[in-house]
Amino acid sequence: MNIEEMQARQKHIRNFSIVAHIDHGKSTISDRILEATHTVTEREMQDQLLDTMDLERERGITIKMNAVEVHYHAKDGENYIFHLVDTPGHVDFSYEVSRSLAAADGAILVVDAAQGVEAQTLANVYLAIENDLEILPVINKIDLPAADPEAVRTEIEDVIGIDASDAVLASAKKGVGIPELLEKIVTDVPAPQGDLDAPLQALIFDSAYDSYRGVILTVRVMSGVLRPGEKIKFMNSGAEYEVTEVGVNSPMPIKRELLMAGDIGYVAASIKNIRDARPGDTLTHVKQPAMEPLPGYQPMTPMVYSGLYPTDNAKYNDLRDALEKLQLNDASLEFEPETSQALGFGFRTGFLGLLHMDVIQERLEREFDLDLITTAPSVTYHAYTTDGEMVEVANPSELPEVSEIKYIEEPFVLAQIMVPNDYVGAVMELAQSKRGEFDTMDYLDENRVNVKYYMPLSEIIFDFFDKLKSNTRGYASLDYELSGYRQSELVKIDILLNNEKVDALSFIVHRDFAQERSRVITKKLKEIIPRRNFEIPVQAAVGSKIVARSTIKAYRKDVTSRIHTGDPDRRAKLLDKQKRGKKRMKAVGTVEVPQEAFMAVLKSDEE
Ligand SMILES: Nc1nc2c(ncn2[C@@H]2O[C@H](COP(=O)(O)OP(=O)(O)OP(=O)(O)O)[C@@H](O)[C@H]2O)c(=O)[nH]1
Repeated sequence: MNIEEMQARQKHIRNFSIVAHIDHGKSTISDRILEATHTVTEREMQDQLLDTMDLERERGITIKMNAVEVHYHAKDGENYIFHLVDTPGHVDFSYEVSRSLAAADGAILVVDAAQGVEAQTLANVYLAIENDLEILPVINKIDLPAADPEAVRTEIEDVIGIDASDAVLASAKKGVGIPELLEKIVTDVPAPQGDLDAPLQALIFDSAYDSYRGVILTVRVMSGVLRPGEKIKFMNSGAEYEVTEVGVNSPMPIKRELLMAGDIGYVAASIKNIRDARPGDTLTHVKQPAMEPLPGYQPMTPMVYSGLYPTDNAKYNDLRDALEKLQLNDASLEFEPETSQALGFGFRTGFLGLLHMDVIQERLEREFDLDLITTAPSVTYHAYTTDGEMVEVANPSELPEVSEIKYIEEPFVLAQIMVPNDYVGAVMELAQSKRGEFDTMDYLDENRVNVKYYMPLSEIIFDFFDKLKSNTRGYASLDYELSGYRQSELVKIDILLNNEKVDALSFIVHRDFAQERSRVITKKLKEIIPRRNFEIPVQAAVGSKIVARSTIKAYRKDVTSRIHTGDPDRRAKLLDKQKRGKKRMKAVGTVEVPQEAFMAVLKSDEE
């Protein structure tokens, strides 16, 4: 391709992302775009094609963003190249959203015609506006009986403050509005700028480890041209490699002769060292390098931490390797080694939320074949000691002795809850019971309000979201951002099994809730921990004072003898069940503690 051809091609590129509240239909719209542009044949088409992880398909959610090249023959007779970046909608994955937005020039904003603007609609569209993206509103699911596109149009204008007079009315399910949307992408999303003659600057916005080809980078080229065979340099890490292959995903990888300014594609360079290739870094040429790297990304602060331990201690190094590989694919993941008396060697790992934690744990187990014990999630507390120091405590068992603590601070968030009028009372009652402090309440329209509360992050993690959903019959949506640290009356609860303190079960809680949660957890542990042939006391203690207690009774009968009799099928099943159960157990002293026990802290009484 010569320079004129490249310039002409650049004018025909459209890079856009799709943002929405969870379940408003982003992935379905992406699928329809792939279909309408014949990027995939009907035979290849499966629902939610871009959700490539098994986990995403099973749960019906998008976890990772995906960048795909699509070719579109427009009404003006020209052929256009679309780079579509699908993004997740859940609050835990907003980091992925902001990374993909930095690579795009426009954003399709999908709003459900029956539900209207929800908490993450706002959060995500503001990220797009901050990135100076052209916003194309799409009102989706107009086929639903409860759809009210006109009301939603007004809401988009009033609440978000963007023009929605020519919003596309769509039903991704039925394919309605898709041709119109494709034309609008051509006319409304600006073609990428970016000097083809300038030194190479390519923003790495995602990467993944491939055991044959090494690290595969997903990049947005901002300036210059990149070809196989060229020597490249990572501007922040300083590492140098030779490019072996460039290409695009469409959605299967297709090799290309080059990637040029404006392109979104992949780069392979036999990169074996994972640490060399972090998302947010800038690629340039070794010869004629760019003057400086692109701004990259703000580092993400994890919201919660938990301990990850292999059930088999010999798998410690495997777990570290797996975490390093996952980190490539998920820059928001943080970990460092820690040890527990009860669990041995493992890692304190930082997550953006509980869903994120769940997903990482499941990916480690499936993709890397590991069996793990995960300890209960905890926020990071700030303990101010009597000798004037501040200790960051992400692992409750590491809280300094009470006598050494002057005071403790915990993270608070500003929570935004959108809810129909009828449930405002229920929301306020709930927020207050979780130590929330009222901030503001604004009307979204005559039927819905946006209530804001300052809340302790630990309460949000505990059960706030579940309670919010059940107390509002699923109508409330929630978004939150860290607002800072506040002093609170907090205490550490230790759990003793058979009179032995189990460090991995300690948790920190507000003094007012200490008694109740101690009672609940001792009761839950009694149900979860398997009986032995001796009695096991389960105690909760604040310092040396026992505040709650239950007892796991001893069993008499030898249940395993049943396995040796009966029909072989049943016996095999029983053995298998036992084996699977065993995997996720950890012997703590004389007591076998199953994985579930470590999460018992998260349970409230009714469950
Ligand atoms: N009735 C109707 N249902 C739709 C339409 N578009 C999507 N859906 C359904 O809405 C649900 C959510 O759609 P998705 O495309 O997975 O939503 P998403 O926004 O990508 O969700 P996440 O990936 O989890 O953020 C699915 O059950 C879809 O089948 C539509 O136009 N009409």
